[in-house]
Amino acid sequence: MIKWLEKRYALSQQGAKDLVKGCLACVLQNLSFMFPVGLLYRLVADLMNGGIPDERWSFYIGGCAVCVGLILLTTYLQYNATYFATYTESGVRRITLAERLRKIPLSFFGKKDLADLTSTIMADCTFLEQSFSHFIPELAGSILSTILISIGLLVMEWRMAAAALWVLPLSFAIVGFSSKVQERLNQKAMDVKMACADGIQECIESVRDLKANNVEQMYLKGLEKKIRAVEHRSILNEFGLAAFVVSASLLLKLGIVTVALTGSVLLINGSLDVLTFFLFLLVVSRLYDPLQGALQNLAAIISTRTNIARMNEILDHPLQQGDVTLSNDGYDIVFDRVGFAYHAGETVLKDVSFTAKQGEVTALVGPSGGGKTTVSRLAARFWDAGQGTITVGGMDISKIDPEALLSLFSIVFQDVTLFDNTILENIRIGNKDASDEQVLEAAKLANVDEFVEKLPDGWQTTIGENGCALSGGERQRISIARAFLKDAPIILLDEATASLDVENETLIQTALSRLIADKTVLVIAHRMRTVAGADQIVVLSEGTVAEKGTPEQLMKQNGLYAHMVKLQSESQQWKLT
Ligand SMILES: Nc1ncnc2c1ncn2[C@@H]1O[C@H](COP(=O)(O)OP(=O)(O)OP(=O)(O)O)[C@@H](O)[C@H]1O
Repeated sequence: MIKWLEKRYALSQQGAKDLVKGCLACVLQNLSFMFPVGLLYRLVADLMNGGIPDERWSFYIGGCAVCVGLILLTTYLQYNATYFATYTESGVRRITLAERLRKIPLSFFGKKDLADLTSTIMADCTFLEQSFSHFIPELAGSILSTILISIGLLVMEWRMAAAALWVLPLSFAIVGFSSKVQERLNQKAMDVKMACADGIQECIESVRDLKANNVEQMYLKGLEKKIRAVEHRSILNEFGLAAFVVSASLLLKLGIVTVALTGSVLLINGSLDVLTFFLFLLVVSRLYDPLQGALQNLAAIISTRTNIARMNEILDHPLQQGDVTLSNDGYDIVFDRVGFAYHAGETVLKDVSFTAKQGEVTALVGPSGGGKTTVSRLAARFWDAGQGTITVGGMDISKIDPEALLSLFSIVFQDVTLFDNTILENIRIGNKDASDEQVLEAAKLANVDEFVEKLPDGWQTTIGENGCALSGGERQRISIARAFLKDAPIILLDEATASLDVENETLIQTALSRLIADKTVLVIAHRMRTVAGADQIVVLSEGTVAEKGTPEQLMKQNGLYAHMVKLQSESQQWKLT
């Protein structure tokens, strides 16, 4: 049961147990509300028999006090068991999802965008909070207490009970049968919501380009269409849901009519006393109210399926796993007949073989789209190769835990990611245990001090979301400082100096040559002069190794590399006329 709940509602084990407790607490609470009805029944019986006898007063006063006490106690238990547990579980669920995302292969993020994932962690979790704090315990509570009350009614007077209860299975069946329609409506509503969230995010991210190209109005029109689609779908969804819930509620109300009619007939026949008739009317009025809420709750629970399916997509996605103990001997990176595709059927790398030796700089060059970045991503196991093997110091990286493997890599990406924090802390990402002195030393090596000294708060300057307060070259220098701080044995440089001016580039190239001594260096570069000093050049074209060798050997071959060098030296002579 607990296991089923865990899977069905994307819960932790503790969350599933708390849900059962919450449901039981709701049953107790609903039952406690029936005690005053019993008391009232006795009171009416006494009044019909000529008044309340003196000795009964204490019974009624005591009974009232017990009823209030029971209601307070069960309400407290219900609150504690549902709300407290729900919000604790919600926190656990969000952390579990975030942890899972950390370990999921990057290929997953190609299918899911940021808005979608953020919505799963925030909005879907919030919707489930509501389900677990209200819908499920209330539904379970009202169903169980209704079953108990129904048994009592059947024992007391089965004909009246049948007149009261026949509507229950039919009402619930109507809402239950709506599940397929609801799922379809919810999925469509979710799709348009995601498209709208994507549109808004894209608009905010690209506002600069929209302005520059004067297409704001055109873009906003498209966005408005998406917002209208959400509005339209939400109304349709509510309407679809209401149609089933309102029909079921109306049917439920028919029960009062059948109780009144059956009771009247039985009363006239003389086969029912007035008191029992009165009791049934009292119970029925009490019985249907929570059930009407229960019908709405059932519909809401059915609609959580879409949110839970989105969460389970993350929770069930296979992880990149492997040995956490590294068994490498040295740090040579060997690609042996590696093949790879981001999407099935679209080959990006084919039969790629080369060795990047420790203590040497291996440069990946070639036309745009040739596969350079892909090769560097595979070397760090951001993705897993489809064919062939990649080894680091002799160990097959597909069998190594990605986090353990990445401890061997310092990476400087083309597009730097910075956090809305101080410059000092942004550099410390390279090694969270580094002292301030070590961070400053790495920063100086990457020439970060040159611009930090001009900032009002120096090293403590907060750089805004993704470093929006810094220039491209400054951002890249912070990224290089991180690599200096991490000081890992393998270095991946993806266009590391592309955003730097000539003066800074020269300074950083000198610093980089200090950093890379004795390390395995894989460098991606478009500017041929930055790789002229490399020990080995691998030319990638259309996903295959077109040439490899030292720069001198490749120049002699007079192939693709020599052609690229020639083109670039010619382009340096170009000027605008
Ligand atoms: N995340 C991705 N999903 C799908 N296809 C991708 C992805 N990243 C790259 N590709 C495709 O893989 C091919 C190789 O891209 P890659 O970025 O490795 O080339 P590159 O040589 O580094 O290019 P550039 O020099 O322009 O940076 C290209 O056709 C590209 O469109």
